[in-house]
Amino acid sequence: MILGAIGDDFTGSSDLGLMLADGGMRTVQYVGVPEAAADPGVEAGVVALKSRSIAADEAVRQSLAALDWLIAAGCRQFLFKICSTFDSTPEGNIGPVAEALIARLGTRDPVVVCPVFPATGRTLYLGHLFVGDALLSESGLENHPINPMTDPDIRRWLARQTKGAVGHVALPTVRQGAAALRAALLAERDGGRQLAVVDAIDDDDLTLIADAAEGFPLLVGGSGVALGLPVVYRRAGLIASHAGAWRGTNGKAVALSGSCSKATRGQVAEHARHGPQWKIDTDGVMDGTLTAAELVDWAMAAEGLPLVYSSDDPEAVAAAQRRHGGARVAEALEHLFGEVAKGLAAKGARRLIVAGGETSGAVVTALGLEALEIGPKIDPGVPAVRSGELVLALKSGNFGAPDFFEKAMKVMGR
Ligand SMILES: Nc1ncnc2c1ncn2[C@@H]1O[C@H](COP(=O)(O)OP(=O)(O)O)[C@@H](O)[C@H]1O
Ligand SMILES: O=C(O)[C@@H](O)C(=O)COP(=O)(O)O
Repeated sequence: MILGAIGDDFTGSSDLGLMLADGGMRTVQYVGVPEAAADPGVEAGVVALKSRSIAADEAVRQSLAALDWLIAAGCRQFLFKICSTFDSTPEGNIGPVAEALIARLGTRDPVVVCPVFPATGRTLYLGHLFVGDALLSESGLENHPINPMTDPDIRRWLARQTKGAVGHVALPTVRQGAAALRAALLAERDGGRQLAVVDAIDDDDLTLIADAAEGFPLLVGGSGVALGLPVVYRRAGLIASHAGAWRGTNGKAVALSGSCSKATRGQVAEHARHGPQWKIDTDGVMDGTLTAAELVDWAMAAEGLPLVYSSDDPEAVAAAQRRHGGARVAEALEHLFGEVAKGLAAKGARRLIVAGGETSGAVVTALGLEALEIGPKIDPGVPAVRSGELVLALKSGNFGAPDFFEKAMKVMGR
């Protein structure tokens, strides 16, 4: 294994997996830290954790366990995959995990921090993160239920989470080329700022960043920062060419959505125009009158691409949270989606399209999947993935075009 990545959530990890597989690396996404040793044919391993919103010390513990496994697999470079909207709180977990990884690697080399992902509109200029044409703090992310992103200055936000000072390399230096950028990163490190936020606007900037960081053991970023890594490895003769070994399936397809993000709600509305849908009644879930078995039977009997969803607008979500408690309703719905996925797989469904990071984590865990082979792109940041006979799509709430569900079913087919 050449590159070892630690992803702080499941959908984000498949986003990264897609970037690396697209770059020609044989990539596997592991569900948590595997017990067995890695398959020697894997060139990029992404250990997917659900560590974004847990206590910082637990996120550090899990991330170090993942790092140790990746070191044992022979990786020479490591990437801590965070969200392109830098989802975190003043307590962490990006800063504490990054500093713990630096300490365990014993590295004094600079560490690039770059959440940029131009294909989905995330750019960074003069240390400030944008989503489309809005500052992060005016993009809707300021209302995130778990980690409201109220400060678009990533240097300042990260510095609240770290013990050490945070550096910065601005776009004009990036655009001078890889050598100038590398020199600037080393200067930041010499000034006591080992973690350095790096500006980037487009894919060429990201390619330069990967080039400038050649040989530096650790990077921190969104999937975009991985764009240029396969290029660097191929130039060094480290990766082989792979004939497309991917196999899709035309088996029964079902979509499950627990994501309440704006993009997902648009996709649910679009699907309603031609596909069968079952909107989950949260009160029915909480009082036990709606069961997973009922949903499984309905979906297995439905024609086309059935969608089972709990996605709702912010007012309805807030009302359900007031009635039942936010954590309780989220847990009950995640459990339900996990049970539905298990029931569907047991009854022969072969394509599962899942919307929502937490929801995807619940489904993949309930199915007991250990490793996901990364397949073709459905939309930017979302690949089809395979585990045994099952083909899945794990969609981040904010990703995907309006026709995502139908498109996913086609891409997952043969
Ligand atoms: N109707 C609803 N009311 C309250 N909470 C909900 C509802 N539907 C889904 N949820 C919960 O909201 C969370 C959505 O998070 P997630 O699956 O990560 O989606 P996203 O990627 O869009 O953030 C999950 O914990 C889910 O169980
Ligand atoms: O970098 C990104 O934006 C994604 O890869 C990601 O991590 C999204 O997280 P969720 O929206 O919580 O699925």
